[in-house]
Amino acid sequence: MAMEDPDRKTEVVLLACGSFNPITNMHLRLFELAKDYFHETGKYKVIKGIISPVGDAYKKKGLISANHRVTMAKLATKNSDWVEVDDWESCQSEWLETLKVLRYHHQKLLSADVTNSLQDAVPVTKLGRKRKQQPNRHEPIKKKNQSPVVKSVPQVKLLCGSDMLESFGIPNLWKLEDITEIVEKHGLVCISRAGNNVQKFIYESDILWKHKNNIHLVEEWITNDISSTKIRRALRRGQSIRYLVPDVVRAYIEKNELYSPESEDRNAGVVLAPLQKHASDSKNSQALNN
Ligand SMILES: Nc1ncnc2c1ncn2[C@@H]1O[C@H](COP(=O)(O)OP(=O)(O)OP(=O)(O)O)[C@@H](O)[C@H]1O
Ligand SMILES: NC(=O)c1ccc[n+]([C@@H]2O[C@H](COP(=O)(O)O)[C@@H](O)[C@H]2O)c1
Ligand SMILES: [Zn+2]
Repeated sequence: MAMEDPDRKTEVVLLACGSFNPITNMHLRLFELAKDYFHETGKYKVIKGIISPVGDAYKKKGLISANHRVTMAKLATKNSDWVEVDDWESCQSEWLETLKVLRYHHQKLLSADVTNSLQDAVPVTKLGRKRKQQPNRHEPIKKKNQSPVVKSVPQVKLLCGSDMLESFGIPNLWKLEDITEIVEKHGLVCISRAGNNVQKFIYESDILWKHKNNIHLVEEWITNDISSTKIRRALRRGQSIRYLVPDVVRAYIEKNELYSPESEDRNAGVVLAPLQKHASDSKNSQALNN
């Protein structure tokens, strides 16, 4: 049904997972770049962006509390009408595989969809407002007699930078079956630099190559080398981070004195949660490039 209607675009929700320690202008740009890309294909409609900061149990060096990271991300997206922050992942007591976060958000959309179709079953009068939201939709009469329009649930695609995609190749960091399910069932949008080797990386992996139609590479032409690491470094050195992160985020960091040599030492010497979790699993040594 949905597929036969050329006017009907596949709805996409973009999910970005990461430390966001702290969130930067570049993180926000990722969403804009991906949205432009999808809309330019003419086949997709991006309906929402979700930022999901990782929980404290991830144990990355220098990771400050999720509470602060989530607050900063919320401040940074206050003015966005389509990107929001979800703290479900960061509220979990244990670290969660990214696939589980994708599944959670997909599931959440599914249940919202069930609620919507239940609402669709109520008398027409109550649908008045809803119908008006879709002007110029010349629906042929016959459609009304068909069984209720099954609106396909949006796809949840993982939005990441090329460093994250290439981290798929780090031994014991990702389970092969997780990578497979991510690219097979959800899809990936990767923001990459010109001259980057992401294409070669995909070429060299059988599993990524097989699902390359579900891996969208978006070239970032207006390059921007901001990273959280560099922001923290500048802060430790008392240098300005103005215009690199949203002003509200900068103010929050200053007010709470979030980043210091001490905060950078958090989790020093601790093994990253995914490595701890997967290292014992010998299957994972047959990593991506087989
Ligand atoms: N400059 C960038 N270009 C493309 N992707 C980026 C860039 N900066 C961050 N990302 C992506 O944003 C997501 C979240 O990343 P993360 O929270 O690690 O930020 P980061 O700036 O890379 O931080 P850190 O320096 O601490 O690793 C990841 O998918 C990462 O690849
Ligand atoms: N196996 C996995 O699912 C896996 C492994 C490593 C990192 N991750 C995720 O990737 C992101 C990486 O963030 P950083 O680049 O800040 O370390 C985090 O959200 C983390 O949870 C997932
Ligand atoms: Zn990173």
